This record gives sequence, C-alpha cells and structure tokens, in this order.
Amino acid sequence: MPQQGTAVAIERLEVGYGRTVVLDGIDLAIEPGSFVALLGASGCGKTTLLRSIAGFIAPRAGRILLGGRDVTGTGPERRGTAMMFQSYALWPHMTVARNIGYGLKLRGWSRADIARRVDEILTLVEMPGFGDRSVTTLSGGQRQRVALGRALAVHPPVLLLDEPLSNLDAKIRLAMRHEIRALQQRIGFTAIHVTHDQEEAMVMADRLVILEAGRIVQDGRPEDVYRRPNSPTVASFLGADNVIEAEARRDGTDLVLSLAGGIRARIAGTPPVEGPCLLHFRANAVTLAAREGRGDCLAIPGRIEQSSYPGGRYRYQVGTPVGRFFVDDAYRLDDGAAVTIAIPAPSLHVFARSGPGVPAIRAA
Ligand SMILES: Nc1ncnc2c1ncn2[C@@H]1O[C@H](COP(=O)(O)OP(=O)(O)OP(=O)(O)O)[C@@H](O)[C@H]1O
Repeated sequence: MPQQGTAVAIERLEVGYGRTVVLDGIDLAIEPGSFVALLGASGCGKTTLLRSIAGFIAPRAGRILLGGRDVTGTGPERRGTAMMFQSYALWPHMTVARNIGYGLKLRGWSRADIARRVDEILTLVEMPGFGDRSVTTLSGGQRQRVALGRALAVHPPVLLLDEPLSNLDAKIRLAMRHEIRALQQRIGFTAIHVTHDQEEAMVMADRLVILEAGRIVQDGRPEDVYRRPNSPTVASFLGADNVIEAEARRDGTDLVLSLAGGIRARIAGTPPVEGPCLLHFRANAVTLAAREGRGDCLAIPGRIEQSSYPGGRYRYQVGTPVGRFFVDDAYRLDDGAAVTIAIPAPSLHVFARSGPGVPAIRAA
C-alpha cells in the first residue's frame, strides 16, 4: 500500500518491448514536493520509466499510483501530470500566450481566467510582455521557459522533465537549472527529472535514483550517493572512473592494500572488503603533491604523460606501475615529470571484485 501522502508510488513495475525487458520490477515511492533525478547509462530505462508515469507506455505488470490513486490503466490526459521535453514541443503556429493557455482551454477554462493565468505564468517564468510573440521568434532558452510555463499553467502536482535542458547552450542551461529548482521549491510541486548530466542531477535534485539495466541500483541524497557509490558501475557513472586492481586485507579497523609493483597502503574507515578488490577514485579528488608516509592516503608514483588545461585546474594523464590515470592539479607540471598521486582514504571507493576466475570475496 502507498504511504499516506506519497505523490508517486511505483510498485513492481515491469515494462518491455517484444522479448526485451526494459523495466524489471521497479519499486519507488516519491514524497510530495521532492525533486527526484533519474540517472543512468544510455538505454537503462530512464525515459521508459518517465513515460510510464506519464501514461504513454502501458506496463506489463505492476502499478503506478499518483497521489494515492491507481492510474495504471488511466490515459495520460487524466493523470494530472505535465511533461517538459528536450524538443520544447511547442505549437509553432501559436503565440506564446496560446501555447501557455492550451492546456487550460482543453480543461474548459473561460477566456478571462486563461488570460489571467497566462499573465501570472509569464511573470513566473520571467517573460512578461511576451504573450503576443510567435514562439518561432524566440531563443532556445525563451522557448524552454514557455514550455515550462505551459507545463506549470495547469498546476500539475507532478512535473515530468525529459532532459529539457540538453538542447540549450551551456550558460542558459546553468541558469535554467536554478530557475526550475527555485520555482519547484516555491510552488512545491513534485518533479521527476531524466538527465544524462550528473552535475545537473546533483544541483537540481534532492534525491538521485540510479538505474542500471531496468533496475534501481542506488537511491539516496545526491551527496550520499556521490560520496558513497554502492557499486563499481555507480562509482564510474558518477565520475570515479580511475580504477586500480588491488588485494585487501583487514588488520583491526584498518585496511591494508597491496597493489602491483610492491605499492602498499594502510587506510582506515573503508568498507569491510577483503581479497581482490577494485579501487575507484575521481580525477579531482587527489593531489600530485607527494606526501609519502602520511597516514590515510594511498600514494602511487608515476610520470606525467600528457597534460591539458580545461580551465581552473590542469588535467594530467599519469602513467604508473598500476595503470594510467587522469588527475587534476592546481599546479603546472611538465610532461615527463616524476610525481606521486596521493589519494586520500575518504576519496577511495573500495569494492570487492567479482567475476569469473576471481576467488570468492569474504565481506565482514
Ligand atoms: N519503442 C521501443 N521499441 C523497442 N525498444 C525500445 C523502445 N523504446 C525504448 N526501447 C529500448 O528500451 C531500452 C530503454 O530505453 P530508454 O529510452 O528508456 O533508455 P534511457 O535510459 O532513457 O536511454 P537514453 O539515456 O539513451 O535516452 C533501450 O534498450 C531501448 O532501445
């Protein structure tokens, strides 16, 4: 049964096309007023889940409840959700005002009420005075604001966002993230946002739901998921894609790591992993300042093979006895320079390694 006050409840949802299973038993309960981002690799089923909630796709099994009401067999127009798309999906032959008022007209609102609401919405999306403009004369950012206004005009309890920012240029995109988030917090609707962009998900959402091959593999506050990914796949997806193979041994509360080339480290406070393991870390979570002997840190000697300057910090490719890694650092270093990659223990994500030919992992 859905909890009292759950805005969206998805229960054992299964969706497939032909023989392909796309969503494989999704369970998800979303509190009213929360902003949830659905993240995952291409093809994992994010859009399918969003479109199932909207009512554009019929599930094979399971239920979808909106505000406690079972809408599994209800058409999209009667679900009370609104959707915003990457492609704007505005009517090109209509003015801004008619686009925004379209849903209200379908709902039988009077002309005067529509005009009042359209004015309110134009103020809300910071486009007062644009009502009579043709949408074809607007910039991409303005079109997306009109699309947002049209979605919000009908006071949807749930707004579904299908990568609405990915067609916008970088600057507008950053501004729109904050505008949508601020409006969501002010008005208090529930938002579910599909995006490929991890940073966009982190800054907009108060909950990340990570999908992999049609299943939810991690669900939590953005900061928690980012800092404590629960699998190598989630770690890599969230940017911790430098990977080292190691052997772990517990010694009291410490973890003793042995890497190829005789590299060893003793670190505290990591998960209870023992045996063959994978160490994941982010390029921006380390330094190139050698601090050998410092306690809680894995130090790997290497040499700079390539460098670039994407802005802010330098990005180095460093060759080491245990692999080649990308590392960011504030200082300019020459190609060929000998360095030590220092990875602080809290930035090291340690996972038991599983797979054919790998001995069983003993987890405490
Ligand atoms: N109409 C369809 N017929 C057959 N297969 C489909 C159909 N729509 C989607 N799929 C398949 O379902 C899987 C999930 O697609 P979906 O669009 O939900 O993924 P996604 O996570 O949103 O991917 P992306 O990030 O690339 O947009 C994919 O393998 C896709 O090829």
